[in-house]
Amino acid sequence: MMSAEALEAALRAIGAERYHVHHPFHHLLHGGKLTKDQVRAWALNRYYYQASIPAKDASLLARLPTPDLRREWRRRLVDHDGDGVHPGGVERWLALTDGLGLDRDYVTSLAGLLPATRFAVDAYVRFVREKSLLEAIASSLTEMFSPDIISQRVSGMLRNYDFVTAETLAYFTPRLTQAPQDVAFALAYVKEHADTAEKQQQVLAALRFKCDLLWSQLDALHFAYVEPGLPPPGAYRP
Ligand SMILES: O=C(O)c1cc(C(=O)O)c2c(n1)C(=O)C(=O)c1cc(C(=O)O)[nH]c1-2
Repeated sequence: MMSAEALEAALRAIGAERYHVHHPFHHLLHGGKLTKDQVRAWALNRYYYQASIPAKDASLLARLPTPDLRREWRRRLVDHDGDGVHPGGVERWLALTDGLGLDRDYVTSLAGLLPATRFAVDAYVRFVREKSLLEAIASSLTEMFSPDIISQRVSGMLRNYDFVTAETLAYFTPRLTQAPQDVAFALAYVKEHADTAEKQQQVLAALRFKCDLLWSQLDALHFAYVEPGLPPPGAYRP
């Protein structure tokens, strides 16, 4: 069995190799190499990820055994769903799709979604529901790597696209403080509870799985809208 520090290092090594910050589509996006229609396709598909995060967090929350743990995880639901007064992340994502000129009803209907987006996101929700609590919590740890990708994306998009404003990208600003807070808890939980070699391997596999599903979403966008540019039947067409 590894020490808790070695486990954390192994988790970080997975991110360094597999996080979607290394995906060509991410580089095109923040590098200003996409058309407005391609950015629309990204925002439209990513909406389904955002909208499904509260469902996965609610199913995780339901399995937490103590008030302290539930209170901690409940914060994520409020971050994404809002509190009825302050908008949450899902609402802020719709401000982004509005800003790109996409019709809200079309976005939330999911009619234009790539099938692969649906498969990947649904696999995440199912993973969290069906695997152990430890694996479910570990699968959220891609957020260790999200502040870097978000900073790159926001500064790059603001610099490189005239159709993007700080207002439309406002989704990302709170994530820069929410994600580290989420990670502080989830990483401490994982380091404490992965107390056998087998559990440590499960935790590492959970993070690999999560990196893979984020990567697959960008693969699907790239195939459909960049190269060879073959959107499947029914998917959004610019
Ligand atoms: O912008 C990104 O690339 C990115 C990545 C991730 C992630 O690594 O899963 C999340 C988010 N953003 C995000 O905004 C977010 O709310 C979020 C929640 C979770 C999760 O697994 O619970 N990941 C992410």
